[in-house]
Amino acid sequence: MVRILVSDAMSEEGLAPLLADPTIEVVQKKVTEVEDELDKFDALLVRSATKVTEQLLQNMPNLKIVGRAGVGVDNIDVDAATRYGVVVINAPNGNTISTAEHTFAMMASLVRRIPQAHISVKSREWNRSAFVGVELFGKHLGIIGFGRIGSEVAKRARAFGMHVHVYDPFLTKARAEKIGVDVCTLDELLAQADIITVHTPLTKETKGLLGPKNLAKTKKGVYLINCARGGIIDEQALISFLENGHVAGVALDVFEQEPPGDHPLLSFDNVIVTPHLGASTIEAQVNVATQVAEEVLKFLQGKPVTSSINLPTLSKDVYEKIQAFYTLARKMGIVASQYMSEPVQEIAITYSGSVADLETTFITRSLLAGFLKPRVASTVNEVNAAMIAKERGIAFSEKFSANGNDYNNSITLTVYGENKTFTMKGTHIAHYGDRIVHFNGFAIDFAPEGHLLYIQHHDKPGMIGKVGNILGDHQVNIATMQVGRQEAGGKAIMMLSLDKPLDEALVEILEKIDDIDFVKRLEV
Ligand SMILES: NC(=O)c1ccc[n+]([C@@H]2O[C@H](COP(=O)([O-])OP(=O)(O)OC[C@H]3O[C@@H](n4cnc5c(N)ncnc54)[C@H](O)[C@@H]3O)[C@@H](O)[C@H]2O)c1
Ligand SMILES: O=C(O)CC[C@@H](O)C(=O)O
Repeated sequence: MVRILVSDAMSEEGLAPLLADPTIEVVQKKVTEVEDELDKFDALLVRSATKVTEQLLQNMPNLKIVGRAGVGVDNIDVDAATRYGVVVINAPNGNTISTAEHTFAMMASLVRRIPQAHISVKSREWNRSAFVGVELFGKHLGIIGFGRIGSEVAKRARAFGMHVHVYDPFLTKARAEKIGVDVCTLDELLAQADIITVHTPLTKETKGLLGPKNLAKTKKGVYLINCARGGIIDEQALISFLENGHVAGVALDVFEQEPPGDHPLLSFDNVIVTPHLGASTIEAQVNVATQVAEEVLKFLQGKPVTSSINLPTLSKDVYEKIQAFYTLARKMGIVASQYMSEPVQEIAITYSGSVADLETTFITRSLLAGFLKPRVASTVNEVNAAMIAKERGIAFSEKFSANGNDYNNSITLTVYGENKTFTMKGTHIAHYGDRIVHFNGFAIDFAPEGHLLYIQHHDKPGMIGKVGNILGDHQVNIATMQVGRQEAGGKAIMMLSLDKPLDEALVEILEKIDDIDFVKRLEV
């Protein structure tokens, strides 16, 4: 039974795919309420309240995946999760529209002073002249951070007849042209905008982005909005610029510390606030919970996830194209690792033919995870495989070749050990499956699965019979057998697939047969 801990409030409708699965137990409790059982959970779902610290990860040794029902993962120690081999996924676009709409609601409220007017009327006042605002029409809106939310805000601003200026150092020219926005430098944006809204993540670069220096470059009477993350606008600097009257008004949905307590910013009449409500709509909460629930389910079913923070991101289309090679690569890694049972320094992978055109990062990680799995005690998967390889001094490289060398596609793996080098080539054939077509210098054709037995020997009459007799005498059934040789009378190989794993004692008996060089069990 798989156990999932849902430690923050989440939409039941969104969690439905998990709740309906009889093989999954969903526990909806705070981490602090299940402290004695933390080691029993395979997955953890959170919003922003639960802090996924290294300590928590240590206390959850069976954890495989953390799902964040939202965008920002600043409450999750992603580096620590990566080290522990825990996949971190988020719901990147489920709350985009809600947050863009909330930003717009804040903008309209800010310039028309709606919250202040509301409080006044509720206090039984009727003071129309105190609440004269400004129009959004014709104003210059500066958007810092032009990702999902920033671009939705831009669409709404244009519908309101605003001029939109965008600053985002990672925005490609092609995307900007497609959306038709005025892309400018930060200084240009600061100088032109009547209203500035920030939509970046909180990073080393964006922390305090609107601090004393940059606020001084804004127009006098500028309005500021932060519905992204507290700290992008420096709160201390903001207080100074409100006190000196440079900033006309501020709308904040987020704070450096949440809740902000008795924060001095709350005393300003022209600061309007909400308690981190950007994503708080019924639709957004269903969307984000559904997205993480579906992703977690996929992950638990052994399928790659598409919205991971610490894995290469895959779209459904890309996943469908690479799926076959992902599996083939995993099996090749497992086989190679067992065959090369010695320290290795380098793993070189060449993708040839049609596979060379695909997104291979994920395929390479799958191969590395397969290779490392028999060698490391800790969890190893696509998340941490590259890091573990590096830690163990195993270099890896990818090469690409348009020519499939007799195959529509092929993956060639070369493992450089301390004393020897091993090469194998695999291909995936539609409706037929995975095949290994070259193994250790021999042309051969076998399926890399099940209980395999590799025998290297001299090409002499009667070898197959001798092996078959011994296995038969020990009640070991041979399911398939492939043979290969370099030249008549030279070195030769057999690759047998057996119905059950072979005992070490039987391997030793086989190795005693004259003209057998060595025998290797390969379990895939
Ligand atoms: N208030 C809420 O409830 C709420 C809800 C959802 C998202 N958010 C927050 O909103 C923010 C934006 O979310 P999104 O989904 O649009 O993210 P996104 O990743 O789609 O967009 C972020 C954009 O910021 C840009 N960026 C990064 N560093 C930058 C820098 N130094 N200067 C300028 N631009 C920079 C990136 O290139 C990207 O285009 C995030 O901080 C997210 O956590 C808040
Ligand atoms: O969980 C929430 O409501 C906030 C989500 C929001 O901050 C996000 O980054 O997606």
